[in-house]
Amino acid sequence: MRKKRRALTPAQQRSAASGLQKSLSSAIHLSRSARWGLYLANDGEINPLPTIQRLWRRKKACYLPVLHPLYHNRLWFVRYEPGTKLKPNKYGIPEPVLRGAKRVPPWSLHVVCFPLVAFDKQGNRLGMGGGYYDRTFADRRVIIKRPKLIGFAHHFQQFPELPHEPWDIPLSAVATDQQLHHFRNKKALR
Ligand SMILES: Nc1nc2c(c(=O)[nH]1)N(C=O)[C@@H](CNc1ccc(C(=O)N[C@@H](CCC(=O)O)C(=O)O)cc1)CN2
Ligand SMILES: Nc1ncnc2c1ncn2[C@@H]1O[C@H](COP(=O)(O)OP(=O)(O)OP(=O)(O)O)[C@@H](O)[C@H]1O
Repeated sequence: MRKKRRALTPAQQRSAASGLQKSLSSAIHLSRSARWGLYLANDGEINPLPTIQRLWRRKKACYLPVLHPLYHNRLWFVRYEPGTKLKPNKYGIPEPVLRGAKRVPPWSLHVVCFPLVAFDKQGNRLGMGGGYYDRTFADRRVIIKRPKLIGFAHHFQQFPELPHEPWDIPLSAVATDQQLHHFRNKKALR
């Protein structure tokens, strides 16, 4: 899956990113959400940047994951605005510099868009293997607040059935360049 998505041309990536926006716009309730967690594309991931720019135009607050400097394999979410200073993390993914940044806990976000390597019809997600999202969103406070967790993916990243582990955080939806998949997963937060 990673090889396949890295092989996409810039033109294919642009068209996928605009398809992603269309899929998201079919979810009317999302337009009411004020605080969004997103990511910056890496390794051929579908690019959320056009979506981020659209959210900015609608005066929504966007946040990016930052590797936690102290807690093992956990994420912080930091405000991302036009002009926010970025610095590559240890994987080479740009993230906002922490100094003077507006940092929020994951449970304060209304919608969180998860990067993923593959997903299936049950809303199971295969990630990059660091357990960052699983650890960060396993917090009891996230479960109480129930942010909407949406995977972002290329259509071809759907897989019939994925193995899953007890700690995997199920998604309530996956938005692709072609459609928005909703999951009726009892374990999904919402
Ligand atoms: N765009 C984006 N940001 C993200 C994630 C993500 O999946 N995508 N993450 C989601 O968790 C976190 C970072 N996790 C990552 C885990 C592994 C690799 C990675 O490239 N691993 C290499 C080995 C790198 C090494 O150890 O030196 C590999 O598998 O080839 C990248 C990000 C936070 N930010
Ligand atoms: N809530 C948790 N508490 C402690 N360890 C965890 C938790 N969630 C995941 N892990 C550990 O993290 C490791 C990686 O998990 P997994 O392979 O599911 O990551 P992933 O979902 O692919 O990664 P990412 O979320 O970073 O994209 C596993 O070995 C697992 O033991």
